[in-house]
Amino acid sequence: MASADGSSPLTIPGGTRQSPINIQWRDSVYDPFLKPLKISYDPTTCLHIWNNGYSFLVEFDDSADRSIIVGGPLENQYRLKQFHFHWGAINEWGSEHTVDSKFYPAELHLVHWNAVVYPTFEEAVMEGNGLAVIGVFLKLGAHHEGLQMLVDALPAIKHKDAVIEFDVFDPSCLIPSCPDYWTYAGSLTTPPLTESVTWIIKKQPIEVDENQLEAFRMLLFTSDGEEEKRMVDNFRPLQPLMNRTVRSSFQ
Ligand SMILES: NS(=O)(=O)c1ccc2o/c(=N\O)[nH]c2c1
Ligand SMILES: [Zn+2]
Repeated sequence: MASADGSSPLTIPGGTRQSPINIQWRDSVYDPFLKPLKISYDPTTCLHIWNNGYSFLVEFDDSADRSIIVGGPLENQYRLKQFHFHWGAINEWGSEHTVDSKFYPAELHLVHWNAVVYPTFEEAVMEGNGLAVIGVFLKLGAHHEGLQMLVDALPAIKHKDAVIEFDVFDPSCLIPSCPDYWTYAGSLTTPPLTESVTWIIKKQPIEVDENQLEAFRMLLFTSDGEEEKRMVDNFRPLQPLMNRTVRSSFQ
């Protein structure tokens, strides 16, 4: 649906740092001052897994600095709040970011907020340095043991607003061992689309198998009792790079 000026409602009027973007490898600039990203998650901060009608997310207790990231391009430490995924109806597409215009079948987002500077996540969402999201590409390949724990929970949250308790989970198992990443200043990729995200996109994908991707695709956008709509293609279209440089932590 386009508005009078032909823009789609999913563009922020006046937006200059929207996400996702295509990462053109050869245009990224190596920054030797980028530090390694330090990730310290406490698996017992895991609370529940739920279907929010757009994706499925695993939420964490972010009332203290127990699951945090620090370093990389970040000035402060950021607290883990939730992680979720974006995926396609088929393996040819599904990720939000692309690398040299290549889509991956899915993309993981680990969402953190700057609790050093802002009192709540809601306030951090509105600020340029409020959020830090780690993006991890999923590619078709070997079975992923750590992901299987999430996949086993999906039938119980098939419908929008379904939630189940999820006691212990360490999301570090979903992050590739290779330290290399790209980073750029961007936005949320779903409403409110605010330009508050320092994106940290891992260069190395994780491998998952076909059954695991199919499990994502059996989730529903719709609530129990409504006409079923499969939860697929929940990724935002690519946004213009405009006046931004993507930096790499590697040469
Ligand atoms: N998809 S995304 O950019 O990682 C992302 C992360 C956290 C978010 O919170 C949101 N509303 O409160 N949208 C949203 C998108
Ligand atoms: Zn996301």
